[in-house]
Amino acid sequence: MVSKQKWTWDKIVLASRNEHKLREFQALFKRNFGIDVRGLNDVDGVGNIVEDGKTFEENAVKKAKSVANILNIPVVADDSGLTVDALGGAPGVYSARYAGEHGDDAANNRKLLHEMERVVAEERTATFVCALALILPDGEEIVVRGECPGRIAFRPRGTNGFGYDPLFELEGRSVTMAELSPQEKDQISHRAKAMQLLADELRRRFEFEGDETVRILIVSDNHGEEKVLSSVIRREVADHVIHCGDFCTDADALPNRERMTVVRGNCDFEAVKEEEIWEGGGYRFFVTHGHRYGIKSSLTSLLYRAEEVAADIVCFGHSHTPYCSAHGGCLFVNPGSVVQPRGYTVPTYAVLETGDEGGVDITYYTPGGELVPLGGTYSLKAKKPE
Ligand SMILES: O=c1nc[nH]c2c1ncn2[C@H]1C[C@H](O)[C@@H](COP(=O)(O)OP(=O)(O)OP(=O)(O)O)O1
Ligand SMILES: [Mg+2]
Repeated sequence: MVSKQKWTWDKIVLASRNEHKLREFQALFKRNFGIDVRGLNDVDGVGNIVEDGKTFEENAVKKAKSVANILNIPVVADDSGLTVDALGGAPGVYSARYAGEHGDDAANNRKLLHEMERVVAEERTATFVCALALILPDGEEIVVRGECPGRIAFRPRGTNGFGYDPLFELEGRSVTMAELSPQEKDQISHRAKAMQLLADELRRRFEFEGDETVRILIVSDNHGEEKVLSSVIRREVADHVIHCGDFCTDADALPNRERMTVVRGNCDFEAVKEEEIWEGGGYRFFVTHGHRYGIKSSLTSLLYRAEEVAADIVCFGHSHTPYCSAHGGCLFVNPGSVVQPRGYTVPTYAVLETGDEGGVDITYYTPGGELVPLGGTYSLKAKKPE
């Protein structure tokens, strides 16, 4: 791995006076990095910043730079808004002052409803956009954008959130953004998506405190669905990926190949080994698809094999059924299939994190990133013989 720069700041500044945004960022940065976020109300000497950019990105960079110029810590800025298809993208970068006065949410919502009066349901599609710009003290810039699709409701509903939230119905759902709990908004909003991209980029460049833990993504049985595999790998930004076979694409086309241990499944015909041993995070992983051990009827053969190769953790697939259990101090993990679940309701993958004191955490997710109530914490080192 390329050696990364250490992240040395325990707080950053959000170049914004919008307390709603600040609260959302505080939650998002705490969750991702354990870093505090201060708003402009805690910083002296920043005047009014004129948002005259033509794009969200331009405005975000401008806001971040005006504050970064006077501070020696990282500064992030958010420029966001609503684009409505039936209105040719309006209010867009003018979202905050749509009805004239800056930041009058009620007036903005009234005007939006008025402009949409004659627009039928099918044509009320809209997108929330959030551009984030982060400026580091050495002047480096990171700019990302997150979007959230939806449609404009016929009347406001819900009291959470801010801005246009009460008029924004989520795509494929019957609730408005203002009807979500803050926690749920922080999972799916345009801001959350932009934040995720920013976090990914920061993790690529920096090593964060507490990052000594090793994160391993375990996936299996994507059966030719390259895009699902790539998107899961992209989101997890793991230190290593273990693929338990039945990828069913060219082996050359496997993403992240330089940090992946992959084995051949019964549906694969590529020049990839049927079993692999990989050592990482202080553990010895045995990776196999599982069909040769008859895992659909019993784990007995695989248990013997695990002992033979002195594995701490066995990763296998084949059955498409998620499974996670320790046997004799060895952990057996089947991440399930990321595309076709069997014996379980949703497609899944697993993330393994090594913790303190010799424990590992296994967490299951759907390919869309939602938590699945499987897995748990297992202490392996304690049970391991000398
Ligand atoms: O999650 C959101 N839910 C609902 N509405 C939202 C959201 N995110 C942005 N919006 C709307 C509010 C405002 O009308 C405009 C942001 O304008 P924008 O200039 O970026 O923010 P702002 O002036 O309130 O604060 P500041 O520039 O100091 O960060 O888009
Ligand atoms: Mg503004």
